[in-house]
Amino acid sequence: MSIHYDAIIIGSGQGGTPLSIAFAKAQHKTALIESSHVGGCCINEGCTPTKTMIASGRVAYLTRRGPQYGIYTGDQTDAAQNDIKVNMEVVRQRKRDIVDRFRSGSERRIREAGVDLIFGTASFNDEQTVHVRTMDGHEMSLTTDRVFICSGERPAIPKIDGFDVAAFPPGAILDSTSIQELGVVPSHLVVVGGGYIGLEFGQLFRRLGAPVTIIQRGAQLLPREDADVAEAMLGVLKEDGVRVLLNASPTAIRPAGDGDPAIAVAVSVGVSGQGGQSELRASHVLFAAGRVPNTEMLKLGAANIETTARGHIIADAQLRTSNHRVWALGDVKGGPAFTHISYDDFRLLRTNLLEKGNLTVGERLVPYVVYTDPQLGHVGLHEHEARKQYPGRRLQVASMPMSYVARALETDETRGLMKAIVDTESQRILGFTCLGIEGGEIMSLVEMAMIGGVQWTALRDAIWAHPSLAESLNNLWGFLK
Ligand SMILES: Cc1cc2nc3c(=O)[nH]c(=O)nc-3n(C[C@H](O)[C@H](O)[C@H](O)COP(=O)(O)OP(=O)(O)OC[C@H]3O[C@@H](n4cnc5c(N)ncnc54)[C@H](O)[C@@H]3O)c2cc1C
Ligand SMILES: NC(=O)c1ccc[n+]([C@@H]2O[C@H](COP(=O)([O-])OP(=O)(O)OC[C@H]3O[C@@H](n4cnc5c(N)ncnc54)[C@H](O)[C@@H]3O)[C@@H](O)[C@H]2O)c1
Repeated sequence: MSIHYDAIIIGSGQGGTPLSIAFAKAQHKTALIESSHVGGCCINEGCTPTKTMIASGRVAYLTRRGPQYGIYTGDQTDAAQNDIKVNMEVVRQRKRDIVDRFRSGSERRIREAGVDLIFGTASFNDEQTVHVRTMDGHEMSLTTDRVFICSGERPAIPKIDGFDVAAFPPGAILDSTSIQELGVVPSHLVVVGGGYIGLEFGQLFRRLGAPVTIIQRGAQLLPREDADVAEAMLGVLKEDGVRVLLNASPTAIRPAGDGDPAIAVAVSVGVSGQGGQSELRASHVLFAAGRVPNTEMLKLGAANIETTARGHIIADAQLRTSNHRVWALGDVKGGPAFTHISYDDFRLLRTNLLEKGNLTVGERLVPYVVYTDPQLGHVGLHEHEARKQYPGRRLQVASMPMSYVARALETDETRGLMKAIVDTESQRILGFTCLGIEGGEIMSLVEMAMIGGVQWTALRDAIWAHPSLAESLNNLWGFLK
């Protein structure tokens, strides 16, 4: 016998959870199906745990730099950096506690709203029937008027000839989830991929004491950034002691085979344009080379839901799929993969379907923050994008080193730069980047100006409290070219 629901949501991520609550509160009979744990990637394996661990890395960094501020952990006559010890079990436990708290809070709110929370894996039987294999092995068949797919993505395993994870000691080959469960500091961590995940973990484990090498296929780190920003980020990581190989990819990853558990993996690296291979020997390898959508388990064909070649669900500007009863939100539909985008997708669906609105994803302003230290905050267009998008318009760029910011000097955190792209005629800000201390918060100030259509001259002329980081928005415009 099948149960009928007004709405079924697949995946309790950052879009799926609030959507299920909104439907239940609007008196729709609603089921939320989750195959793993409530909260999705962000709470369990993404934003929450990583930013919690990164906070430990920052404490390690500042403690080591203590003598520069006159603060010593031991003998003051020793000019060497403060000696620190890292207990990964404590770092990990702090992360686990915060994740547990966030997850249980989320689960409580789902149940209190009257959502039927079903732990199991969902797939389609036909256009209107969802099959669930529950965690305890039961089969359920649910019919429904509407389905919302928010099943997210998972780490991709790069294609490397002959690579077989089973050949390695358990825990030597890591992804962004398993690396968070390490109980020891790696004796050499090799990171494959110089994107968000590679940079955040690479710098974190360097700060926790591991030698780290990042292998990045492209000519720069963070391929979507302007080259000058990526170059500045490279400088930051190098200064922190992270080794970065650009234009490089692993050509073979195999067991090191010399019986030393501290060196379990041998990584052959090829650099494009250069013949030959070099070999890295590592205790651990982290794959941070992108993510793939969780769609193959869903049997989307049975419901006539179309996907891209990479498996992302194709959705229109109102998030509707090729099946008019089915919508897709969050990472699973491709495009910017951030928690705040998944949440904005929820907002759009709530407005359109429960409040008779007519929103589209249209021209949304996408901010993001890479939580390296200093942070890289960005909103709107990059310079290279703005020049491509507006070939006929006069654009100006202001780029100012963080060493011009009084507060950054006072706190001795002057690494990085801020950069704005403006339209000369309208004086509107088209894009802003801050690689700098609290770069995400500074970026958010500029985002607010962009939302309000505030011209750059208003930021230049505003009275900002001294000596705040915001005050730098007075001076930046002196660098406009
Ligand atoms: C290491 C890391 C750090 C990150 N840091 C940040 C950050 O700082 N800021 C930021 O904005 N973003 C960050 N992200 C990205 C962010 O986590 C994702 O963009 C966000 O979680 C996507 O949310 P979602 O709602 O699309 O899906 P998810 O949160 O991925 O949730 C999908 C859910 O669906 C479930 N599911 C999958 N298939 C099925 C099925 N067949 N049946 C039932 N359930 C299913 C999964 O178990 C999962 O719980 C990070 C990601 C990673 C990996
Ligand atoms: N702070 C944040 O907001 C945050 C943090 C982490 C992750 N995320 C989200 O998760 C997504 C996935 O992160 P990610 O870092 O895995 O992906 P990514 O796409 O950002 O970066 C992957 C990098 O790996 C490189 N690469 C791919 N294959 C390679 C290979 N074989 N050898 C060497 N390099 C290779 C690519 O050139 C790219 O630079 C991000 O795009 C982002 O949307 C966000």
